[in-house]
Amino acid sequence: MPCQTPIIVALDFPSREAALDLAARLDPAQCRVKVGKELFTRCGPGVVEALQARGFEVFLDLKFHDIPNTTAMAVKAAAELGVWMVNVHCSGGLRMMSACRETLDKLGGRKPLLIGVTVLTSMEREDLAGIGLDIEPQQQVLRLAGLAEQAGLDGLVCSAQEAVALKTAHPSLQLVTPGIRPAGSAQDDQRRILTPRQALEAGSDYLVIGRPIGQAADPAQALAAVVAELA
Ligand SMILES: O=C(O)c1cc(=O)[nH]c(=O)n1[C@@H]1O[C@H](COP(=O)(O)O)[C@@H](O)[C@H]1O
Repeated sequence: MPCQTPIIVALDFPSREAALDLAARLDPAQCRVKVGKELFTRCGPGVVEALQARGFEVFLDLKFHDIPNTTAMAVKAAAELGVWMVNVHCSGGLRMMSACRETLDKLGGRKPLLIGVTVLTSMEREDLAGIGLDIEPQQQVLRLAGLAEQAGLDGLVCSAQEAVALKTAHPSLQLVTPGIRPAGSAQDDQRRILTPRQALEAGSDYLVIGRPIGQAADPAQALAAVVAELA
């Protein structure tokens, strides 16, 4: 049965054992899981297949950012791995995103959702200034969202702080929002954060949550608390 909840738990771990150990405490009916750069670089596609075999839909978060052909072929490889969602950096530009869209559209069968990363949730205005962008994060997110919609992407990774503006300007794009922090939990390296309930109310379609669940003393209880907060 397809998973109905908006929660995506980030499996940011250094080993297959640690990732599968957390997955064993989670219910695939209550969350999807995300495999990111650390776990994938250490364990490869096998850990994605193992999670899928346990009933989880997997967001492969490798944030591809390269020339159009290279990125499109990477997205194709992700689709052939059977993942539910894959992402690329919008700042790779319109031609890069369009190449990914066209490549996925040529594939048969179920295709992953193609999602564009806008401005990382760890960045704030002064970080953008440091890379030469004298602009508020939300302005840059909206600019990249326009390109992503033009390229036919299914959605965006952004902060839930931008969800209201994005849902107004680009209602067709699904919003995947990391930087989720239940009240009282550590901010860590995130900057543009909201609580699970605030994010959902702002219009987020999916909430990506890592350390507040993965590093909790009782991850199942931490997930249950988020589920209860959203009910
Ligand atoms: O693409 C992502 O998933 C992502 C984009 C972004 O802007 N910010 C962000 O935190 N992420 C990922 O979302 C997860 C957030 O983890 P926590 O900060 O531990 O909840 C990490 O796996 C990040 O790699």
